[in-house]
Amino acid sequence: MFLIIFSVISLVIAGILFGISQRFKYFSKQGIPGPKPKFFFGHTKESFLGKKNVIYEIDDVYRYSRGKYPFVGFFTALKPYFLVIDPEILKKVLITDFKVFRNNDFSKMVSKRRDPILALNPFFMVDDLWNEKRAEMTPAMTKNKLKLIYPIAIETTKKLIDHVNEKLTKPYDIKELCSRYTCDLISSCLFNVDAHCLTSDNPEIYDHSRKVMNGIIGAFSKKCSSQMFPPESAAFFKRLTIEAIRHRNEMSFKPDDLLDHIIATQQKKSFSEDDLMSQVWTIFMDSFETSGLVLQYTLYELARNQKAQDKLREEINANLDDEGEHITFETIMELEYLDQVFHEALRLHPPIVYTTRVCAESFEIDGAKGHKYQMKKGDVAMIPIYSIHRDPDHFPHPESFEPERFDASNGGVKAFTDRCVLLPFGSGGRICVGVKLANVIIKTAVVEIVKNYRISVDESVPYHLEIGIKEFLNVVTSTLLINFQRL
Ligand code: HEM
Repeated sequence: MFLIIFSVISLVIAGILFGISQRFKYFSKQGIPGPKPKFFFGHTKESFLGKKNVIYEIDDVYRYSRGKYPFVGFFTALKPYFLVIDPEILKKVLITDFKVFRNNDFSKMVSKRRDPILALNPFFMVDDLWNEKRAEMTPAMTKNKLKLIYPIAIETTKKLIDHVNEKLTKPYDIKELCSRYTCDLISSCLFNVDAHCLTSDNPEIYDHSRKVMNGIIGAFSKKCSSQMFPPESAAFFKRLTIEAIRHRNEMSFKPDDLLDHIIATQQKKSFSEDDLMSQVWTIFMDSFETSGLVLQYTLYELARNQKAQDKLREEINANLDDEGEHITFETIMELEYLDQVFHEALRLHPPIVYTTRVCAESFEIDGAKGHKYQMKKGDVAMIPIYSIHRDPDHFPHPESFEPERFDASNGGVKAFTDRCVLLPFGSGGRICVGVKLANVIIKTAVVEIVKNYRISVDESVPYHLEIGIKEFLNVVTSTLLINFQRL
């Protein structure tokens, strides 16, 4: 009996080991190049063992392969990815052959049953339902609606300045500062309330937002579909939304803003409660964390690079309105150097470090030396945004902060996004819905801070920043302490 059990167990184990070894031949069997994967771990042993963030292992393989291959085979544990390196292939996957590659593979991370609200965020959706949700959201981002956000952003920056003024005596953690600012601003726009993130120590909205973000980060780092949205936070945001809508319906003058768009879509499409909450929460969540991070890194880079800070201050001061106080919405969106600074910070610190696209049908892909390969239905292309942004072939001296690289004489920012080497917002049919909103949120705060303070990095902050081991977004381990000197 013992011998039978032992033989069965041995056979099962041998079968599993054989299955794993076959799995790792997925690319080599097709002659697709790439560094040899380690048994069981693939190319992500260190992140699997909790020693570093997965992006550094993706980056190692990217560096090994760049200049040699247009794409390589890459395994995160047992899952195979086509790691794309050549911008021409990126362009095909993201833009020209979008029909074949319209889905990403993040949808599997969210359970519709456990997180119905998150599952309706276009980022986590696929196929026609994704198309429908995205089409509902896009009209919320028109120039007129964004223009209405600008005065709210200016009001919020006043609170930001008051908040900083109280803390002038010692260096300040800008991560906290920036996410409190974005939380306050978006709460005013969506819920028509003062969230008191910049005026109170423990504001309720901020606490619930952090709880949800921690749930999402936790689920992504464990790479499993666990519940992300704590029920008490879901209930809190539902109450807030219902109250905002009730209040708006009572108003005689209804501004053509984000909330108005959400109410109009709800009425037109007879939204369920989950649909309504998902619209609100998509805008809230996608703005809150990513924009907070980019604002933080833009300020950090300006604090490290005094010449760039001076040059930006000169541009700002030269474009103030007649009262010498603010810059108009139209002007702020056209400030060239501000835009270069913004994109250079996004290049060095993209909040989303990679994205993916799932191949929907057999697709021919060009390899090195004229070889052609076939991607199959279900194969996944990985777009390593972080690595592309630090590739010296695309960006000379990639580690240094040089906004001038986006100067009009080099074709401006557009030349780099067109070549698919600058992808902080992704590209093609799935490009970030909130690009313009992010511009308003971040640029307004950068202008007010640079106008009012000289900022410098505290000497306790290390020069090299490390993304946290378990982070899904680009969140570094160091506390970014900044000195603010009133001008
Ligand atoms: C600086 C801030 C932001 C950055 C860097 C950023 C970046 C990105 C990236 C890289 C993607 C994936 C694109 C792809 O796979 O090609 C994305 C998707 C998305 N973003 Fe943003 N984002 C930002 C702010 C926002 C804001 C403010 C909103 C608010 C509406 C937003 C809403 C979305 C949505 C809905 C998607 C999913 C698009 C789709 O799959 O169709 N983002 N974002």
